[in-house]
Amino acid sequence: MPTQTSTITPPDEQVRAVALERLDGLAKPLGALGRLEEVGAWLAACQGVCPPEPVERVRAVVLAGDHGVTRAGVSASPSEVTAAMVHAFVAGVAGVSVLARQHGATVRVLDIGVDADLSSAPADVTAHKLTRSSGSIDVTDAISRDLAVRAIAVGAEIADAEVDAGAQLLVLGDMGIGNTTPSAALIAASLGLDAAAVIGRGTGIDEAAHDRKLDVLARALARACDDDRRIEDPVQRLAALGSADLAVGTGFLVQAARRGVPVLLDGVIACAEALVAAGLAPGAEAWFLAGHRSTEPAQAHALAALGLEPLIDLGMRLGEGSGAMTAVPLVQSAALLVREMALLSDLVGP
Ligand SMILES: O=C(O)c1ccc[n+]([C@@H]2O[C@H](COP(=O)([O-])O)[C@@H](O)[C@H]2O)c1
Ligand SMILES: Cc1cc2nc[nH]c2cc1C
Repeated sequence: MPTQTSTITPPDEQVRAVALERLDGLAKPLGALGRLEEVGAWLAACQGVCPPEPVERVRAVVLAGDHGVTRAGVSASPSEVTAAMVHAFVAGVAGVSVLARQHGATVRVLDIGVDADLSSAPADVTAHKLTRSSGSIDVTDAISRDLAVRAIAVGAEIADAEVDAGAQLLVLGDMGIGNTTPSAALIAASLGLDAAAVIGRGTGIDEAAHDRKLDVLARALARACDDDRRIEDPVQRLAALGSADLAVGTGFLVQAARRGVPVLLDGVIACAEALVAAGLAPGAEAWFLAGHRSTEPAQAHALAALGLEPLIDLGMRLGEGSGAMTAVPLVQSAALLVREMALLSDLVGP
């Protein structure tokens, strides 16, 4: 039986209209701030107030996990890097940590499914650990349906904690060697695409690894999808082709939307989670903004289906929430412009 969907209250369309009208009246030619205008109006609609409050409390969560497919040689890096990078997040020396410091954001890394014992890390890091790695999706389901359900609930708890801590804008990041394979598979099975349409170079794989990854993806989709090349039930999709960390990310996004807190999406992993979240809770995508365009082709398919256009396109493919974090100042600018710019009528009269 398909999983029950939950209701999402959309951002306030009346406030969006008020914000767009205000933007038209600011001291500039009509539309001269380009997409910053759309973002400013979206923020006002999300906050339910025009002008929007300055976006000062930005909180990123990085979900870490390993992936069984890595054993099939689909990544340029070994699984051990996942655990090593968790320590880098804790030490504040990962890429996203640097960007977050620059922008005054917090970063919280959580071990959801890392294939290592990270109990030497601070207790908060492992408090939500659900498993060690996942099944290799070309031959078996990634996780059980029960674990997928539990992981979605854990993601909601994590989002609740961030919202309760005062987040005005959330960033969802990932860390997991091999995770572009299940992310691409989730996008394919959400949209009825084949392996060739969603495969990407991930960490920078060579031709041989690309061939292996294409084979793994094709066999995973053939194994788990229906005749329509889809898995209709979002929870089953996560269990068959995702992982615990991808399911946690999905639950996080659904709950952020339920709580009415906007989320800046990162690359292909967050966009796969967002697509599944929109399946679980239609309308959730109205609370999401695409931070950046990843080099992964699957992300473009997910973004198109979600109706999202990335703010920046810098050829980034780091993950961690780094692309979204790079776009944070643009979102902050959009709010300040709506708030602080003069009205043209105040300068030259009505
Ligand atoms: O965010 C993206 O679009 C993205 C694109 C390529 C690679 N990554 C990161 O690289 C890792 C996954 O790449 P791979 O090749 O091991 O599947 C994982 O840790 C991701 O955070 C992330
Ligand atoms: C070093 C390294 C850092 C990362 N951060 C996110 N994905 C990554 C993959 C690698 C290999």
